[in-house]
Amino acid sequence: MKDIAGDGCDILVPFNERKPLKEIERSIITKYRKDIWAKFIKAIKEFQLINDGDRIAVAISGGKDSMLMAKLFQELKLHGHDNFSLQFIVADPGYHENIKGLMVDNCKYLNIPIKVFDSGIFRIISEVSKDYPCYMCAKIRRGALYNKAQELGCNKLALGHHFNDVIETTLLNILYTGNISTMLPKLKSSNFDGMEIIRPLYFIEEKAIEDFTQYNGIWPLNCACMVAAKKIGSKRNEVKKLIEQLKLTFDSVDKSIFKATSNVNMDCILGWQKSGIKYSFLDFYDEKSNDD
Ligand SMILES: Nc1ncnc2c1ncn2[C@@H]1O[C@H](COP(=O)(O)OP(=O)(O)OP(=O)(O)O)[C@@H](O)[C@H]1O
Repeated sequence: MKDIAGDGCDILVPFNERKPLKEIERSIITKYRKDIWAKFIKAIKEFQLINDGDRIAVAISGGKDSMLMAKLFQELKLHGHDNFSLQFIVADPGYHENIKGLMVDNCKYLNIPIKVFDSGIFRIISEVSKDYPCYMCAKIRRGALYNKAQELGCNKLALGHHFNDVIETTLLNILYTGNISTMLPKLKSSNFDGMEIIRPLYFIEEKAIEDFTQYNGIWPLNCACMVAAKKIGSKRNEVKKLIEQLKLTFDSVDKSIFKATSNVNMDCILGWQKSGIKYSFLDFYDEKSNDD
């Protein structure tokens, strides 16, 4: 248990002094209008992430992504269409006390009224597996978050995955799992009736979030555990580095990976699955002729 919680982690020390809350909030719709605010609004509109009367549970880890997401939702209520309600939930996995303290302080300063609940994830994961696989932790956490959201009467669970998480997932699936699939901007739960996941940071690049966090002098949680602290291996970290390397010679490689999953040419695919059923191009081979 202590192993996976680690001894705390390196804090992401900002170069700038922490700005007053009002300035931080204002920077979202001024300095970061193009790279953050407009992309948040684009995802909400394009993917129809919010409907009238939605009760949204915003999942907060205390990291830079989910804290920004909380502020974006609050700004949307102020400057946009106020047709939804918000709850901010934190699943305490068994955080090291220093980490938890930092998270609580940050949320207080940023006026994010969090509800922290004990999820016991580190204890469970230490019992079932010695190599702490991230996917297992994420799965247990997802269940705990859905449960809490439902208990609070919410119908949506907002997660802070961003553009880079999306392309890393796409590449991970190709390189390690041998399938082509990505992280979707919204998803209906198969286990929690009537619940949906939404990912409003879908178009926002991680470097914009890092810049926002640094500029405003926010000290986010850098990691929750040893895996996130990069003290033990993670395929996601490897793929992140690979994309960074590829970008050195082809600057738009990230945008191309992102675009590829909304631009699949079904006439040039060997096989695919839909709703659990497998198809082959041969199933449709005699239907029509195609030029090469
Ligand atoms: N302990 C937690 N409690 C509540 N929500 C969480 C927790 N851990 C993760 N999440 C949610 O899942 C999202 C993705 O989690 P992940 O561990 O990949 O974090 P991340 O990419 O480092 O993001 P962040 O900077 O928000 O921590 C987070 O942005 C957040 O919305």
